[in-house]
Amino acid sequence: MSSEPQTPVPQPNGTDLTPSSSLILPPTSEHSQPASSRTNKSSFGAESTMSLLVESLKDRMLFAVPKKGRLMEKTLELLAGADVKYNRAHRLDVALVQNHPIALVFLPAADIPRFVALGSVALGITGQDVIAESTHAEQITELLPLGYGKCSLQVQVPVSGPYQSVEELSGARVATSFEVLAGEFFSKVDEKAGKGKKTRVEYVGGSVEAACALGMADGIVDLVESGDTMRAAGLHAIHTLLTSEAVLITSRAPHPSLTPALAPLVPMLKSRFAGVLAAKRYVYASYNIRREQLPSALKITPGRRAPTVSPLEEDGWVAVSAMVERKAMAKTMDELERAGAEDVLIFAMDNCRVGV
Ligand SMILES: Nc1ncnc2c1ncn2[C@@H]1O[C@H](COP(=O)(O)OP(=O)(O)OP(=O)(O)O)[C@@H](O)[C@H]1O
Ligand SMILES: O=P(O)(O)OC[C@H]1O[C@H](OP(=O)(O)OP(=O)(O)O)[C@H](O)[C@@H]1O
Repeated sequence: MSSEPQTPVPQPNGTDLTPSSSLILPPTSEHSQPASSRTNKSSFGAESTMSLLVESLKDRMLFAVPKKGRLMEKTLELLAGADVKYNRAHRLDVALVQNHPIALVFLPAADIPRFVALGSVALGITGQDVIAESTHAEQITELLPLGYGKCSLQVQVPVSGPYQSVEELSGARVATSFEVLAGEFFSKVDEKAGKGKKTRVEYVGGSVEAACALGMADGIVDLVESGDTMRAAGLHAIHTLLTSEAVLITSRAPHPSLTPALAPLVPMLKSRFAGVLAAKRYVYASYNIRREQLPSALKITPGRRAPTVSPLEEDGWVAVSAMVERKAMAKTMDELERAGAEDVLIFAMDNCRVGV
């Protein structure tokens, strides 16, 4: 038996089964059995763990989330904000959600479009870039942009190299992890450039920026967010193929596991996620102002739909409350002050519900 810590495996009814007592160990004590028999019992235990897990997935909606990389941490924060509670057993890529009939499936972001498109899972979170690269984009519906994992897929070349446009790069060597998108893009560039040469697009799994310095490529196609990696490698961008962010996705075809009992989970999660995101994006502003100054103040705080205006006990004064973008908070307060607002208060929101 493994010496790793034994994490309780949550069960559909909310109780936890501890692997040592209920899943891994055979019914009788391991120490009373001969060694050969102990080995058999252990593998029996592993099989029974797996079959129990498979059994417990039957009445659950499967939801794929990134298991590593740039999208993982923010996705886990989003799940926590939406009160999706789960225990993930060590090294297990499936976790049963304790408070909803959902099972989370932890997968590499690049594999999620395929799992969603082919109906292996009902919902997923991944980047728009890997959806486009997967060639399953047409089978996928984007339910909600999630505002994180923002980046651009760009053609990059050495700053002082001989190729400074995509037309000049046509016919040369390009390294990328996005060989489908880069291949499609350079086919069109090659056709337009009319040199009768085909750009050689070669797959590299990671650290793509090193390819030019190593003499493997004349240019690359890779993701850029801050641009730090690109600049550190002495590269600059000469073209943007696409911009991307993380999105909640489902398959265009109705998913067989989404029974009438499970189907409402999709709008519920979408609405919860939108609320978590809006609470991060907006703050709640409240202020008092003379009624005659109200029109100019309302231009500053129009609210998401419309501001709330209520009369104050003092004649000629009103109280206004409205959601304001967090990033514009300080500027908005300055402008309100100039417009005659008093008692300007800003409240952060823990959570909220907004129309999506
Ligand atoms: N620098 C970045 N800033 C923001 N988002 C990014 C950045 N790099 C990648 N992403 C987004 O995160 C997704 C996952 O990228 P990441 O390289 O972290 O994946 P990974 O699963 O660890 O894959 P790999 O093992 O191939 O690196 C990308 O498809 C993209 O949507
Ligand atoms: O513009 P920046 O903010 O510097 O981000 C860009 C880098 O981020 C991604 O790689 P990541 O660090 O995820 O690792 P990888 O190279 O192994 O894919 C991407 O492939 C770039 O290398």
